[in-house]
Amino acid sequence: MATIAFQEITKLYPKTQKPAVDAVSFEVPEGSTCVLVGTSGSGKTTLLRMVNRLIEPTSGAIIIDGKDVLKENTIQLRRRIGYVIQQVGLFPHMTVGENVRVTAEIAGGWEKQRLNKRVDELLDLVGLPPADYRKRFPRQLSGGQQQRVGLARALATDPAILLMDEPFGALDAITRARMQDELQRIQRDVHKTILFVSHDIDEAFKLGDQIAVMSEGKLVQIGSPVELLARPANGFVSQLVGADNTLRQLQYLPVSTALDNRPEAVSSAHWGDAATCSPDATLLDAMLQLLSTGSPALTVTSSDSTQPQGNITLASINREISRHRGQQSQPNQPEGSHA
Ligand SMILES: Nc1ncnc2c1ncn2[C@@H]1O[C@H](COP(=O)(O)OP(=O)(O)OP(=O)(O)O)[C@@H](O)[C@H]1O
Repeated sequence: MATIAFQEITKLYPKTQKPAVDAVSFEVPEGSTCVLVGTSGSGKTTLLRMVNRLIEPTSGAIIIDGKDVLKENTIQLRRRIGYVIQQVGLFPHMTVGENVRVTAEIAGGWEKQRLNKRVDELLDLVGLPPADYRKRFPRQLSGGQQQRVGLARALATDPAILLMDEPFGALDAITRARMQDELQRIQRDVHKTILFVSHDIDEAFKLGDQIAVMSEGKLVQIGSPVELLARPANGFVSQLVGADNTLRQLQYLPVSTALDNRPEAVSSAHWGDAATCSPDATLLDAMLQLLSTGSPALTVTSSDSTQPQGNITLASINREISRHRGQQSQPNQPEGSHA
């Protein structure tokens, strides 16, 4: 596993006036997923490709587990970093097995027998049963299946880091959602440090432990999906993450944001367990529980405490959502930003 630390990283392309990435600093903690979002041309791909040095930074540093990537041998560096892009780029004349094997071989150290087993393990991991898929050619696969092979190949060297640039961008909505689920499942097993570029804010919310918002080469805000939704740094972030999107607020904001602690708040004591919920429940969970049980309120209590944190009611949920709507109607655009 590995932490990626960007320190004042900057890229000024030759013959351009303005840096594509401008003194960006943040950290992706090991084993976590950070999704880069932002307007087109905001520098996401440039930032990503500086990690494996497909693009050389102009200044600043990228530190992986204490080592500056600029001081590393690029071949060794790229073995430690898997890279998945939208155009999967499988070798068309090689079978699926050979495509994965060729990358596993680069990692070295595998005996032939072990190498074949490793290829099968990787195909299994990405949901392509080897008996069915090992001998197929890329043209005999759907777009989603090709993307799975791309992921197997990126994982073949067992890298600590995965860079993923719009990997599911070319897939239809249903296949895309399935691939996102698969990535989450795989990540629960492999715990890679993932830097992921996306244009799709729902994808960012689903996959990101952190979301980094970029605009015109600068990092505007980084935080968890809930932090961005609850406290967008400015009108640009608010608009980009859809902080005024009621369904998204209900889906992601925890009940702790909408507690009603007034003494006159409705007591739900006589509703028993049906009227309790955990502080991690979302506003949507709470709303559905309130509607399905008919209880006037839910008592929010964590599992390790008998002391209630407060009550939640349909009215307190509504107040929280209206408060966000109020904030959103007073946008505060950063200078020079565009949505
Ligand atoms: N090789 C290059 N030479 C000069 N300028 C470049 C080069 N590659 C990218 N740029 C510029 O750098 C800026 C950032 O580009 P980049 O591809 O990193 O943005 P992005 O956020 O990934 O965009 P998109 O979402 O459209 O893929 C853009 O203004 C782009 O025109």
